[in-house]
Amino acid sequence: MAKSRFEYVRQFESQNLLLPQTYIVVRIDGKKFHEFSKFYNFNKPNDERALKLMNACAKNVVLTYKTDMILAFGESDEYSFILKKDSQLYNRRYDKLSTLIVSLFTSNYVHLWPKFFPDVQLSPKHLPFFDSRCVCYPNIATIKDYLSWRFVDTHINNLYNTVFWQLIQVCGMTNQEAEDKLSGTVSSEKQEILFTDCKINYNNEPEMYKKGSLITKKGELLHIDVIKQIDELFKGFE
Ligand SMILES: Nc1nc2c(ncn2[C@@H]2O[C@H](COP(=O)(O)OP(=O)(O)OP(=O)(O)O)[C@@H](O)[C@H]2O)c(=O)[nH]1
Ligand SMILES: [Mg+2]
Repeated sequence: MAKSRFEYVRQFESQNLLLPQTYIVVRIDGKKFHEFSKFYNFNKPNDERALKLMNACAKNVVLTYKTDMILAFGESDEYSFILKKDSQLYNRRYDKLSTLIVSLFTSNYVHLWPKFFPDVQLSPKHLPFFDSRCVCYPNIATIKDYLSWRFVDTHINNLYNTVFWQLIQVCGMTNQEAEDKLSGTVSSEKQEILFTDCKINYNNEPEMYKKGSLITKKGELLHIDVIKQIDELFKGFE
């Protein structure tokens, strides 16, 4: 095919390649989900429907790229997809990996919405959208620490949010009063407040809320103690 005289503009396109032999994490995160969750009246602090919808979307992404995936982990409005260090998916192009994974996730979110929210229609003025980034981790120790970081973050956020909203919803405190009560407390003190003031044992809270959601490369959904099983999870992927 003859080339036009405009063809040279291709030279301005740059290709950003991710470092070879590094574990790639593609992390997607809901844009303005503070507002989004408010608009669609998500239950506080956890909406089971919304979390299950996130898991269903992530499962479809994992299964689409299963030969390159190690696992995926999600909480709240975010999901991390962890790719093998020798993955050659899209020749390790940053833009392809980031945009294709996030757009596949988003189209699934819209497509599967009615299954999880059968009585709530998506409004064109409040559509879900997600950002995405790729990060390379140079060795097995750092990728294990990455997953551990997201897992611990899930625990810290969930414990805080669970006590915070119980103090408001059950004990009738204002947001400020609940914030003041929790200020400076450590994890065990928060659990004690939840037990004494709200008569709730944190251990009995749903596993999905406490531990986040992990999807294996086979598409199996688990709510497990990631730290305890970290070596097992990466076995064979060193
Ligand atoms: N009520 C409720 N809110 C949720 C749930 N999951 C996520 N959210 C909301 O989503 C927010 C996610 O945090 P961020 O990603 O830091 O906030 P964001 O508003 O999405 O901001 P950007 O990501 O910077 O656009 C939480 O702070 C909650 O407000 C849920 O199950 N229930
Ligand atoms: Mg967000």
